[in-house]
Amino acid sequence: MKLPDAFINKYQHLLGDEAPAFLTSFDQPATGGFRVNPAKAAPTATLDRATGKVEYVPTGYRGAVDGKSLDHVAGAIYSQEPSAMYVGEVVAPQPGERVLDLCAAPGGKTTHLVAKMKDQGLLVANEIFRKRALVLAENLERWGTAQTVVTNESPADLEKQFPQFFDRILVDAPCSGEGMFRKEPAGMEYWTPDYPAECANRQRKILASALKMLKPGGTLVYSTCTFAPEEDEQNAAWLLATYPGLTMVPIKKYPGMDDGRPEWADGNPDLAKAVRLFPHHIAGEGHFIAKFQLAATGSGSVISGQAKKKKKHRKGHQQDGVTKEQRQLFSDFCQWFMPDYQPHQLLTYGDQLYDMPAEISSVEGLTALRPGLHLGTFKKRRFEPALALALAIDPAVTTRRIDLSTEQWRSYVHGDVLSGPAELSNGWYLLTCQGFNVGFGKLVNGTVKNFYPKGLRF
Ligand SMILES: C[S@@+](CC[C@H](N)C(=O)[O-])C[C@H]1O[C@@H](n2cnc3c(N)ncnc32)[C@H](O)[C@@H]1O
Repeated sequence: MKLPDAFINKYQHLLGDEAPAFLTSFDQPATGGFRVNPAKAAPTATLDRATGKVEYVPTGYRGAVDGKSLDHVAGAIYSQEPSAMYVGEVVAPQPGERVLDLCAAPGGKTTHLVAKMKDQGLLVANEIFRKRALVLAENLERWGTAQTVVTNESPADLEKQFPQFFDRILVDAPCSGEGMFRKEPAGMEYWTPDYPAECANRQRKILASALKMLKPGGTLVYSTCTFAPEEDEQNAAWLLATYPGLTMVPIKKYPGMDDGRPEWADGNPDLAKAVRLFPHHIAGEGHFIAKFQLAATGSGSVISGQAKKKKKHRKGHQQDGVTKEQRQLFSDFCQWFMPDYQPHQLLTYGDQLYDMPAEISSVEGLTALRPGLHLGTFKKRRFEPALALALAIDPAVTTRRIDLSTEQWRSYVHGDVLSGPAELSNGWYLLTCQGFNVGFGKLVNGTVKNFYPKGLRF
């Protein structure tokens, strides 16, 4: 790989004797991997092709993912390179907590956090760029989550909504991406000797917003996929110097993981508590992770609710009440399909019905692309359940299931009408295949009408 000369000089100077091994690692192929979704059936076909286990991530494997496989389309796996997988383990969120993933798209870390939280509590997954936020929402829908809210805000806007609100915050920051050069060589085109310092400035602004949203006693994880000390140790040192209530939390180092390098910043020995993943030491791409804890007292009182809502309304994203007729239609659907379902808070965006997590009082004033679990759409006095619901529920919540063969599943994702069991009553059914929920179908006199979204068909 043809690396920029200034990049080579910089790391020769920083790494000394180690520089040749580091620079040669750029000529090795990028490492692939995937995580398994513990809430779904085992993705046997993908696991059979795995080339190894990622030692430090219980759900992590090495190997490639087929984006058109049932395992992927059903949300049983997420493609993620092995070093990036360590971030979710370091965040270590617990079920029931309030967690923020501030720079979340396309959702690799978010899906990991959902799994570690057992989808209990509240996870706000935010992305500043709308197009990327839409991809994030789609990836989360496939993974299956009821407790995640997807927002499309700048950190500066989000901080006004959630003062001292979260138990844990992840800032997986936009960075100079040096650690991804092998995977995405196009990233080298943006690189100049000044680029890391520019990124570091932007990261400090994001971190300052993140800290306003962290509860006293809460933890902040800061990660990058770059080797640049300006963005890594120097930003960690900046945090410690700027926020006296912050201390560094030691991160467990598995074989092949390196300590942070205090000498690349202000010499504060605590910086060694961070972790560096170098591709010449570990089978993965480049990453840096630092973990901080905010003092439990002395940073002002804990505000348990959300901030007062801003009077900001965005077209198409107002939170409306659910009408009596809509409640009845949804209740009829539940009675037929999942009689024990207890929504947390029902809300509509236009004709779309969502179940919003109980831990959030409102999404008013927020650009929420997904204010919770998408339950379905109201259409002329009918309720049509959403794919998101099928992908998020435990199949045991319903007896209205039709199991498809792999051939039938292929026809289903292609958009074809299927023939169904003649002995079943007409109505909505959860379609399953090899133990995975794959979507909804409406049985009408022995024919299964296909409700797989047109934009996802292949
Ligand atoms: C490293 S990526 C996040 C990857 C993601 N956490 C994952 O695991 O899939 C950083 C994200 O930050 C977003 N970003 C860019 N500029 C930003 C800014 N000024 N504030 C907040 N986020 C920003 C990017 O669009 C990008 O999605």
